[in-house]
Amino acid sequence: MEFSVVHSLPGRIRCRTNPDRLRVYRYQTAAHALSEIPGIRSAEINPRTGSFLLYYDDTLLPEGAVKTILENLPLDRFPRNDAKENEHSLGWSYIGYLLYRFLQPAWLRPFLTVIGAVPFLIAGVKSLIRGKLTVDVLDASAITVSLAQKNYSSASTLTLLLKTGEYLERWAKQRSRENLVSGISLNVGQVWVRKDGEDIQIPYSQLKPGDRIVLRAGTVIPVDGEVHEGDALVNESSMTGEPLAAARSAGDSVHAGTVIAEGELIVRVLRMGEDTRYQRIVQLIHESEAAKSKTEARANEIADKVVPFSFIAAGLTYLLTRSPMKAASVLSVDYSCAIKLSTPLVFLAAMREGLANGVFFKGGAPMETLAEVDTIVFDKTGTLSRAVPEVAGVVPFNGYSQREVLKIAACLEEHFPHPVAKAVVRRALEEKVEHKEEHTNVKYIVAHGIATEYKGRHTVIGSRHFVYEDEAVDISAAAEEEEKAAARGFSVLYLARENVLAGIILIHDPVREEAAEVIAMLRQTGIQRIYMLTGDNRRTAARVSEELGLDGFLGEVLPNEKAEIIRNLKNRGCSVAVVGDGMNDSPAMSAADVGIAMKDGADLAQDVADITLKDPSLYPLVIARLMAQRSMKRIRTNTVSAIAINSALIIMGIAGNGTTDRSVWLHNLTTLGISMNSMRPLLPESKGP
Ligand SMILES: Nc1ncnc2c1ncn2[C@@H]1O[C@H](COP(=O)(O)OP(=O)(O)OP(=O)(O)O)[C@@H](O)[C@H]1O
Ligand SMILES: [Zn+2]
Repeated sequence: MEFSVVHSLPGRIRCRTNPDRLRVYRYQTAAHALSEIPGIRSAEINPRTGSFLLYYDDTLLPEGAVKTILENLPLDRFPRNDAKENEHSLGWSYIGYLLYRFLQPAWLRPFLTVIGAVPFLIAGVKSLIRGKLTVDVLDASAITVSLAQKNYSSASTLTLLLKTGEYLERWAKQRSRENLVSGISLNVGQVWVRKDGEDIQIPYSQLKPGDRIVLRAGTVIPVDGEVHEGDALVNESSMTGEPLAAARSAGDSVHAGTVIAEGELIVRVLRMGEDTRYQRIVQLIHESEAAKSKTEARANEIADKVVPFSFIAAGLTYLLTRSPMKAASVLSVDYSCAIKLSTPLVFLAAMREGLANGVFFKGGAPMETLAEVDTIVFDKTGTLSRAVPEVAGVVPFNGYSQREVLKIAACLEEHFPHPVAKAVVRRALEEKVEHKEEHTNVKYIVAHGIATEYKGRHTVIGSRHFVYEDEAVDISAAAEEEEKAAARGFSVLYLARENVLAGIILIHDPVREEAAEVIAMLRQTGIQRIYMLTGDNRRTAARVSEELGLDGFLGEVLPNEKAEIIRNLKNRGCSVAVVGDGMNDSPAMSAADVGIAMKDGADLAQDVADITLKDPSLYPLVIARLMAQRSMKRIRTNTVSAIAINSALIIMGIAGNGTTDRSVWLHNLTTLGISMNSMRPLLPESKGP
């Protein structure tokens, strides 16, 4: 394999090869194979960028040796998919085992047993070399004791079952992964294309390589391409895992699935559709698996911590009974493997079940956190209120007509994913108000509104704060209408040109009909405090809060203030979930213990969130909470049963009722049972809470 070294430190090397997207699975098997080499601790491969990250033990392997290994890596020869191979080799193992037991000439047995045991012995030794007393050491010791006793049947049963365990784990993960893939899809509807200096909207499916698409703050870049014009900060965390925004300008390349955090770009399309989507999905899954949860890490830790006690128990057994076989039977019972195997299975199964019920957990960690949360902070517009606000009226001022106001407003709003923006555009469409692109340089000011040059005149639309306080427009003419709007519970948008008020747009944004019920259900699951933070005005906020019986609210809050308030809550000891939909909620979501994004929310919000809801209602939120709590409960039950059953097996071994063989079988059946239990559905059959 050809590659160049990007960065190297003692024990760590990052290098890059020519990425070849057709070989994603090959890369994965290659990574697996690399990590099996003694001295290499871990190997991670990002097929999208073709980068390899290896951690190795530099006392065992000098950097030169690692490079030689990489140079000689026959990437082409790696199978595309390791699951199938795995299946075959397991089948052969069982056939071999039966042959072995009944047919073979006796002198072959020791020979074959030793060959079968070698990988496990190597794993044990590898771990000892690293100075760690892990489960691998335990397995290797149990096999060694049996071999030393010339008890080949025991030793071969042990290796067979260890192989079965490994296979089972891979099979389960593979299946969950496949199920996840089928559940995830990126939905890119329409895109803006610049043609001959004019912006037109076309369906994503009609996009061609070479087209120039216009992308504004808060949207996902839907293609792989090159920046043609503009400057922006691009959040590439979905690709690199690093939450820093990178500056991109003319000539730079950008990747599908990354998000524009600030600025505006015109991007020349290189690749699109399946070519990039596939990558994105693989990446997502990779991410969610890599994001090991605290619980999973803890399970592994506990597992390894128990190992020395197994050795002590085996030693004592030997001292008391003088029977090496009984000692070996103690060694062959490994507390940890049921816990270790079942914890990721619980999470993967729950992720899959979540998808089917409108909840996408990005890994096990968010589930764990959501189970413990005691405070929920909601956003208002698009979250507690209906996803589709409506324009309830348009009132023109200073000589403008209703249609003119609506036309200008729709023209500005059609570029942005904010719920009120969608409402304005929809109303213009209903009233058949035609609007062409007649402005340049549209700027979205998050939590304020939009500013632009419309037919060469400075034009703004947005909140009272933005138009009256920041832009100093005289809005006194609208005072009476404002009063009426407040009485009827409408929010108001202000449109002004060259500092003259052109009109106001009344937005009717009722609370979702299920909101009150969902809040009551959340309280039943143990949520103690429910708050609302909104960028909308205080009056509207107060009404919503009262209607839903919330524990507190704040209106006219800016995005970074939202984040600040969340941090304060956390400092006061609350464990906080933030539920939101907008770009303005993203900072708060990242500040929270767990961030939850609504369907149809801004791309940035969906990207930042740990959990996304795939249903246009609030019910999945309750489902998410219940699933999280039930998953954690199941993990606790698994741990307790694994400890109880395996302890019983050890006592049986010592008391002399068990052979190594039998305790090995029983132990593995326990593991199997617990794993199966882990994959059972968490929710009752019927859909919905
Ligand atoms: N695209 C837009 N067009 C016009 N006005 C906007 C736009 N985006 C935001 N605003 C104005 O800025 C205010 C604050 O916006 P922000 O997105 O922070 O909050 P919100 O959506 O009203 O409420 P919430 O914080 O509950 O989602 C809005 O109430 C609106 O008046
Ligand atoms: Zn919002």
